[in-house]
Amino acid sequence: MPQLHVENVTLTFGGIHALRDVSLVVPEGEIVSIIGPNGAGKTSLLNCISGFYHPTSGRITFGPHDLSRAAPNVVTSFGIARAFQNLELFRGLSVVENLLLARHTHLKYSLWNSMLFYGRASREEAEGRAYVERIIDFMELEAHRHHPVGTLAYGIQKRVEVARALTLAPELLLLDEPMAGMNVEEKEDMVRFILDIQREQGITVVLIEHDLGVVMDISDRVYVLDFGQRIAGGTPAEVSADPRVIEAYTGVPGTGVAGESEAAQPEQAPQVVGA
Ligand SMILES: Nc1ncnc2c1ncn2[C@@H]1O[C@H](COP(=O)(O)OP(=O)(O)OP(=O)(O)O)[C@@H](O)[C@H]1O
Repeated sequence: MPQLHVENVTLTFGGIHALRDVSLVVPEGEIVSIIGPNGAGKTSLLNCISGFYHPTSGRITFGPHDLSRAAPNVVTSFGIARAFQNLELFRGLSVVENLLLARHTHLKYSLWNSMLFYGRASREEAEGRAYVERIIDFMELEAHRHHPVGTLAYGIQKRVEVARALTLAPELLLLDEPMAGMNVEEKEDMVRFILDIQREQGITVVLIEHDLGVVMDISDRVYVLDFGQRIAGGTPAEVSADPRVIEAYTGVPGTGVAGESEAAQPEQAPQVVGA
């Protein structure tokens, strides 16, 4: 059953069309990847889903909720969390402090309520701490819990960023290039975490990722954007065989024969899937 519906979404900035009439569905429990060359509109689409941008036209719904005009905090309250491409962490605070802070902003009680209903506030805080501990355990961050985030290796910081999003207990997790800048070992770890998030936690995942080998390995469904338009969508096998996708990545019209053109980038072309 589709959980997230993006219907005919267009987003313009002055004369620039970041998105043109894009439609896609994200079924509950799937890993759905959005790929495309640089500037294709991937992050713009994620920004529309998470409420940072509002579509110029079109509609985005998540279950019964209309996200088209919702603010980011409202989108979060519907059960959608996002891990950012550029880390949104407090570098001077420890891992635990970052996660508690993120969780705290999610708690329902206000300062006024917490003064009026002290018992409820402290119970919610205790539950929040227990929840954060489970996330630390799940994301294998125990060894780093008291270290300031800024002192951790980049791959661990990216893991903390995903953990930060998980503290919001989402039904849908948006991951914007979670493996960018990682070495092979760090990527393998992140792939394992993403699969566990889907399979063990039952969380739907929307993934933007440039590593097409990873995308094709772990996605249930892949959508391809190019110049703001959706040019393909389907299973990894369908998408990687689609001539329009190969052309978008290689510049070689329709044939899928990467490497015949100066413009071709064989290492980025979908036909290297699984390599
Ligand atoms: N706030 C903005 N103001 C003006 N133009 C923007 C803005 N955000 C995005 N764009 C433009 O929209 C287009 C799509 O950009 P976007 O960042 O969504 O692409 P992308 O597929 O995520 O690229 P990359 O893979 O390089 O991150 C680009 O032409 C970009 O310059």
